[in-house]
Amino acid sequence: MNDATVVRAVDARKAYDETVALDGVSLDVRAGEVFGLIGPNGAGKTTLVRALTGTADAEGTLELFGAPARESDRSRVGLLPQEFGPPERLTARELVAYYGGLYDESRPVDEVLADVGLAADADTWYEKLSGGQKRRACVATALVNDPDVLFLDEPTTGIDPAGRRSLWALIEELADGGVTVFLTSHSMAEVERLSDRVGLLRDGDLVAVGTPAELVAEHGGPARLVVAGPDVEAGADPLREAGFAVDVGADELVLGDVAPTDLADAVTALADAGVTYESLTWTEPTLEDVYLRLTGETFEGAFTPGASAVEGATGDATEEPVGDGADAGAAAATEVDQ
Ligand SMILES: Nc1ncnc2c1ncn2[C@@H]1O[C@H](COP(=O)(O)OP(=O)(O)OP(=O)(O)O)[C@@H](O)[C@H]1O
Repeated sequence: MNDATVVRAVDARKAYDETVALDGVSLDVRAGEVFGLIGPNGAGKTTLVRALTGTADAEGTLELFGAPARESDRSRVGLLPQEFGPPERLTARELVAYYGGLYDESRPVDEVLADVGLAADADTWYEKLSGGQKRRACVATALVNDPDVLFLDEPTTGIDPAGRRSLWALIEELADGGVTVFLTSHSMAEVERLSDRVGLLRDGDLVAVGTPAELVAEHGGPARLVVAGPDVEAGADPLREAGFAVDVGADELVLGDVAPTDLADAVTALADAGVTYESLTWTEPTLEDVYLRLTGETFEGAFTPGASAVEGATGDATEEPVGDGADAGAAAATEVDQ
């Protein structure tokens, strides 16, 4: 990564009649950086991608490589739109070759197909590919011109876990090679893993930007200890008296703001309160907690550990309200032996 700004928006605005899709968004993305854009449905992510790639008009400054996005050198830009409907009666190879033919120079088609895991299906008609394979073929069309900046609008939607991981590895490889990546996704695991910095868009407004670690530290809320078992509820009051912030869920207690150094005290307090439990799970906040807090979104089964510490909504990082947060949650959750 170097300091050259590749992608720039200054006060980007876009409205569709009464709907404000972008409400003055400003951001810079540097060369070789992976920038992840998250936000609820309708937050304006696709609109921003379209404005930044010059595929839709917007007010404000929108630049690629220091030039207005609409006038940027197309051969340096790769775009995977959120919705992409290529001709169905082309094989994967023909499709990628077609897109390659739009540029003066392009990468060997079979190499690109191999990159996205479609080498074995190169001669299959697009219409006969599975949903995930279609998405991979579309990713290939965005890579065939060997772009310096790559916009990926929800690239892994419909791709199976193994394919998703290989696409993540490919994106990491591209970024290591100096390609700037602008990614939108509803998978917090994807964004947390890939992004150097993350921006959260809400109602057309960029409400937070930072590295995943910065965002989690600032907005993720406290670590918590989940005590599970059919009879744990009775421990709620004694644990509160012992100084813990406690929320009660179905067959579980959630102790908020429990640092690793507090774990022994928590176990002692549980024993003193006579609580019988089946498992203890210590969970650090993740990007998904940041998302839920800053968007105010919630989901069935979510509750607010240490209610005083929570402004918006939060929940168990192992649930799946916004994509496959299970991965992120699993990475952060630590089982504690009883
Ligand atoms: N062509 C259009 N005409 C009218 N309204 C539009 C159009 N495109 C987008 N919008 C509106 O602009 C807002 C932002 O939409 P956008 O597609 O950018 O959101 P998004 O964050 O990408 O959502 P998602 O996560 O569902 O893909 C929404 O309210 C949407 O309904």
